[in-house]
Amino acid sequence: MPPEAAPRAPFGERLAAVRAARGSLCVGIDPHPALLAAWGLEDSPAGLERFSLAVLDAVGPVSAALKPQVALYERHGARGLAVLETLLSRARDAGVLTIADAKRGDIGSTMQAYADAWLGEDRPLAADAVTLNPYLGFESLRPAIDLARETGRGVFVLALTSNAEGQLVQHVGGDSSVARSIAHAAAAENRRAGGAGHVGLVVGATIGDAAHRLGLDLAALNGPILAPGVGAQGAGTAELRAAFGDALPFVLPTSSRAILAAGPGAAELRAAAERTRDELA
Ligand SMILES: O=c1ccn([C@@H]2O[C@H](COP(=O)(O)O)[C@@H](O)[C@H]2O)c(=O)[nH]1
Repeated sequence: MPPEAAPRAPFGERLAAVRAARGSLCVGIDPHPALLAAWGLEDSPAGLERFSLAVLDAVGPVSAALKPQVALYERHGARGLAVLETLLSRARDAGVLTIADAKRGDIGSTMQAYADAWLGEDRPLAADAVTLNPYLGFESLRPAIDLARETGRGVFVLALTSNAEGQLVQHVGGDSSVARSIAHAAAAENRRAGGAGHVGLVVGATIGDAAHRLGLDLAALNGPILAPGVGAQGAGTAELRAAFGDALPFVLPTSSRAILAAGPGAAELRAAAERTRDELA
């Protein structure tokens, strides 16, 4: 009989350890056709694989986590998803945390299948964490929230997204806004579960008054905040400070295109990630 694998430490603890060692920058892997072309690669599964593994090798060791954008693998069909499986498994072997940016959300019975796919033990697409869309209600995400806790993984629930259109849904309603209800539900979940917090939020670095808008002392969330919008969408140090203030220690600033554009050279790619990380630190 093969020996049983040791249980995984909770996601919050694993993330805290890697942030202490490598800093807080999360680098997005977004293999857009234009980036593949700029790297001299074909817009094909083979090009996708070379791109993805090059980013893993160059940037994984200096990042808190890598965040593959699932849509950019899905556009290559089954072979694209096979590349994503390879990337996730190589990252696991290299001790690099992954956040699958899949933005899943559905009724509970279907949500159970999404939870299994992205967070289930021994599933080919299992990452360390997945992004979730709470538009069907925070509680509809229950299967993923519970499975993440059971397997030492995490979830990041969209609260205030970085795009301007999101405001018309998420910001409306003042004290009763959708964003506030999501943030409070996530904090309550982490309180109930105890420990290092496996339920994080997605809050755009571009949302100037994010902490205020969420109506929550973000330290009370007791979970990580994934903050996309750095670089190509215009946010930098000043925007992060404005959005999060005292809550910055909980934030994982996230950047994709602005860093990926430095490739394909491994040294240039790593230098771009380190520069971004150090500027934002
Ligand atoms: O609110 C959100 C949620 C997710 N994203 C994703 O992050 C990256 C951003 O890429 P950049 O090249 O750094 O702009 C991308 O995959 C988005 O889908 C986001 O931007 N905003």
